[in-house]
Amino acid sequence: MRVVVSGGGTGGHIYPALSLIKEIKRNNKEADILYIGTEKGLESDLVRREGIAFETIHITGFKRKISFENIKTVSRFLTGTKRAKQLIKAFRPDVVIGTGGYVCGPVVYAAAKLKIPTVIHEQNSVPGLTNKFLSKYVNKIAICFDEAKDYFPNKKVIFTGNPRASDVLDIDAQAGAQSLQLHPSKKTVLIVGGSRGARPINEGFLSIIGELGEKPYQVVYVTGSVHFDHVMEKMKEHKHPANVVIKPFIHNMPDVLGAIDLIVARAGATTLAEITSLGLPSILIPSPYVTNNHQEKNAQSLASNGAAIVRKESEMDGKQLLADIDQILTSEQVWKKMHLASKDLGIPQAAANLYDVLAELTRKH
Ligand SMILES: CC(=O)N[C@H]1[C@@H](OP(=O)(O)OP(=O)(O)OC[C@H]2O[C@@H](n3ccc(=O)[nH]c3=O)[C@H](O)[C@@H]2O)O[C@H](CO)[C@@H](O)[C@@H]1O
Repeated sequence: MRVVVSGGGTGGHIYPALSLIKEIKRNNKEADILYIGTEKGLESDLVRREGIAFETIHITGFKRKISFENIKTVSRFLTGTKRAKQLIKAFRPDVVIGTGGYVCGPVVYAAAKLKIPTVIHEQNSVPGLTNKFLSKYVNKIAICFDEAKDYFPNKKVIFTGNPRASDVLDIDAQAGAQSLQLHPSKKTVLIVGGSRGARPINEGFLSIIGELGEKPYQVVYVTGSVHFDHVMEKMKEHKHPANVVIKPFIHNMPDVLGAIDLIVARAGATTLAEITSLGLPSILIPSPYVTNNHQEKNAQSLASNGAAIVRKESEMDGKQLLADIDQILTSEQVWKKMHLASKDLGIPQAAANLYDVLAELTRKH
């Protein structure tokens, strides 16, 4: 089985691709994989770390407003498609899958034009521009929220879930706790602003650092790599509490998720797939800066089931956040109810579902 995988920009598109690659290798040790991304996206670090063959093309996204930049983007799309065609012809894949982000545009489009079977994986309830464009050309569209099917040609759609939901079940919670030097008998809350961090959440965190230091639980705080130096500079104005660990990025997230009791996060779809698979309760602060406010919709699907508390970024208040964390971590009853509601939404077999879609297209090919 020879597969080209493409997905880029942020962790929410890249980690599902990496989990799928693990599932392909699990079923098919001889499988050959080529990942096509961009040099600038997070994928150039995350994919190379895994030792997966990695090639790049140069592409930028469309601006929603009319802009001169869009002319450049069209020209990059054309050169990107040409380069993708060369890479695909040389690799001769049985199937090509895109997991979102601009880079998938030229890669999946080029594969479809070369008559190679193609799949896109849409993590969100509301699809992004690239997947909407590609939906006309691909053979199959794998989705994770029922609502997403309304945006795509019906007969191509198949519900699989997000493969990262399966991957996070294969974890070593003890290793996760040790990597952060967590106290084994204390409860832990992880606060993370998505794969690239979030400045407003960092500010909220700095405003409550003093109070966090007095809590009986421990806190793992992830700033996002680009914001780390700024947060650490600001931390010089505060006493660093012994129960608070601050990190720029967590590379062993599945193990860490296994070691915590509660997560405060953005509502990126891949994060939600992970936490529901594990049955973690959550406090979600959806990013208001995403296409069609889709994180708000992602978050509401958990909140309406009782699995999460949702707080708007515009109304974010450190005191409220502390009260929410306290309420969940200090009441076994509240925690258990949210845990069961969260678990109920998880799709642990998602990786196998998506692998089956690729395997069937490969067989037909
Ligand atoms: C601003 C933006 O466009 N966000 C989108 C992006 O978010 P983003 O990339 O933040 O995506 P998600 O929250 O869905 O996923 C983040 C991924 O990174 C991992 N992680 C995060 C932090 C860390 O320190 N270590 C780590 O491993 C998480 O465990 C998860 O696997 O893709 C998601 C999936 O399409 C979308 O729903 C989001 O709306």
